[in-house]
Amino acid sequence: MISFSAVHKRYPTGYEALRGVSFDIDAGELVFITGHSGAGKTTLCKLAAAIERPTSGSVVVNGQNLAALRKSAIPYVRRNFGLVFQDQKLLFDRTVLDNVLLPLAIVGLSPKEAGKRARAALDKVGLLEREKANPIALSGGEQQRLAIARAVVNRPAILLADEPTANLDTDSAGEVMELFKAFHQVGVTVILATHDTQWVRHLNPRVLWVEHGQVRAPGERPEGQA
Ligand SMILES: Nc1ncnc2c1ncn2[C@@H]1O[C@H](COP(=O)(O)OP(=O)(O)OP(=O)(O)O)[C@@H](O)[C@H]1O
Repeated sequence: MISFSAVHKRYPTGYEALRGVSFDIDAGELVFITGHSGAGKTTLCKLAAAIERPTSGSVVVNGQNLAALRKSAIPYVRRNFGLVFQDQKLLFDRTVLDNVLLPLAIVGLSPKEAGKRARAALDKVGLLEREKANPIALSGGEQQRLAIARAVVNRPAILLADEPTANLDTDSAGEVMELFKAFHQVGVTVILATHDTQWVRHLNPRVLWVEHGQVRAPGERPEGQA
């Protein structure tokens, strides 16, 4: 489903954030991308979702090589993904429901069908009763669950989240992790970049450990590092 092969990413500053990364993720997997700050986790997520392009090597998603993709084809590749990224802010001048309706506007559903789908997504994340609220009135954990509802409302095959539990207390982080687990259990491919290795034992994901721009093979991770 996702295949990185000898991927290098050098930013315009000259910094090489990924240095020869190769791995495959199959449909239906639950994968944690972990590693220290600055290791390259976010860069890896951005390459998978065609937000950044590799400097060399190939990134293949559902049979399409993103490195060779025309710009005009990128929105179609993105439809495979529900993204929960820190720079994708909620709209605080709209209601909770409006935030989830927004991604549906581009797929041309009738208002009735869109409303039904958006409410179903809010129900899944436990926020249906808050549909008329302004997101500013939600707790940090609820805001993150709203971001997840917005990410899944188009029923993506892949849910890709970058540090989804950053800034959350343990209880809220647990609720968010439970949601990812639930989406994985219904067949969604779930990929999380996270420092939060305490959830590894709980969710039992496959772990890709990123270190200095390289993915370590299982067992290569130095003991005691998180
Ligand atoms: N747009 C950019 N231009 C230049 N350098 C960048 C850019 N984005 C990231 N980097 C650098 O690439 C390296 C990897 O960054 P990345 O954000 O992928 O790491 P990370 O593992 O996600 O870190 P964190 O856990 O702190 O978010 C860092 O040294 C970072 O400063």
